[in-house]
Amino acid sequence: MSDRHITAQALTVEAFAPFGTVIDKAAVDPRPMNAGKARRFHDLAEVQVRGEDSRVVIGLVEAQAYPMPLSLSLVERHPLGAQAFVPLNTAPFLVVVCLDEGGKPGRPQAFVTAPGQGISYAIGTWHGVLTPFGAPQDFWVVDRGGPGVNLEEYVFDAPWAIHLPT
Ligand SMILES: NC(=O)N[C@@H](O)C(=O)O
Ligand code: NI
Repeated sequence: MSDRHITAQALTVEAFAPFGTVIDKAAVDPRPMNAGKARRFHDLAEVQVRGEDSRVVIGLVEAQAYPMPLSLSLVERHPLGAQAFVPLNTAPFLVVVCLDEGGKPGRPQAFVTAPGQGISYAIGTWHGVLTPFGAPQDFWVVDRGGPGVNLEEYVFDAPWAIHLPT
């Protein structure tokens, strides 16, 4: 494939570690709670926030599906807080991230989640916007609320074509 074509890989904890956290209950041993009537998969991810009057907020996103291969022209980052997305169903979704190279995003890296997995971008991680494919998908979003500018966008000189794994 040409240099502007990228094939997504299966999401792994190790590969995603430079960018944030994979949210997956399989990563922890559950703790019993409520006299054994429930069990808790504790501390799956941390949502760090920065800045005066910062709050951690929970929202719900109803996201439309994107055609594949994805034409990626823009990535963004949140300098004041992490951002976590957890799907309300078990459909996979596409996650695109970039290392920072002198204040600009480097070559995108793409991952496809396993059923039920979510992700949390670490503070300041370059990422594509939330990208379901195949069908609309709803997500919980946990990120930073409060004053200040928490969004920086970068438009690439040319689009990248992000392909699902074959
Ligand atoms: N804007 C917003 O809440 N979502 C984006 O940050 C995104 O990562 O999709
Ligand atoms: Ni974001």
